[in-house]
Amino acid sequence: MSLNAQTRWHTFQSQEEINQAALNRILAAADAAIAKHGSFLIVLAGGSTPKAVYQLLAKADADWSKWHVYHNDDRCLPVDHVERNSKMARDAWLSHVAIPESQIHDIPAELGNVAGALAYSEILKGVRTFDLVILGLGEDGHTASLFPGQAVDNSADAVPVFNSPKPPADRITISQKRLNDTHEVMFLVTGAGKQEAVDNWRKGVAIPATLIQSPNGVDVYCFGVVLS
Ligand SMILES: O=C1O[C@H](COP(=O)(O)O)[C@@H](O)[C@H](O)[C@H]1O
Repeated sequence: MSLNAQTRWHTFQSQEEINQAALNRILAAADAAIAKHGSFLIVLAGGSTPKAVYQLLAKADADWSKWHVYHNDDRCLPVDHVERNSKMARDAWLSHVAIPESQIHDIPAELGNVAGALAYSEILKGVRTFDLVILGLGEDGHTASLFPGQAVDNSADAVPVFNSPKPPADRITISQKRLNDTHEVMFLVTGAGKQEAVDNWRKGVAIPATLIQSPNGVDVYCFGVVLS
């Protein structure tokens, strides 16, 4: 499948508007994938930005039995640590809907970055092209746990991250290559803190977020940043 470098920017006037638009996009992608493949493979962003969208999903009506959930990255902390991306997604959404537990694929980051990345690569083995990858954008331009200045490691589907500039230092991320093996990509970007990263991205400065592409290009949903 060939990648498409097109980036489409979408701005919204309120937090409610962007949340609703993201929710609609996710549910539409699910309907399309289930009609085509009989299943929907979604990869979740962590951090704080997507939490409100996940809370809306908790109340949505969907054919949950067909959903398969993955995470684009996680932090090497105990399973129930508040900074775990998997805990945030479960608390906000996944624990409230009928997705079979066997179809929720947390990154076993509690094993440490090397062992956890190996284990997640095994989990991803044989998994078809994702349908939708949701990503966030850090103040420094990072996405998933792909950080500026760190070598891009595409040696496996999931790779360990050492010395992350944003704590904790040890993390696991799906690799750039595997994240790009998706039909659609949606970035969620909110808050003035992301302005510099957005400006760099739009000026063509290579930030980690620009490593991500899909055959259908990339959609960036923004609120609270100025698109100049
Ligand atoms: O550390 C992370 O940061 C990014 C951005 O997080 P946010 O709190 O600014 O939304 C996130 O996308 C990534 O999954 C997470 O591990």
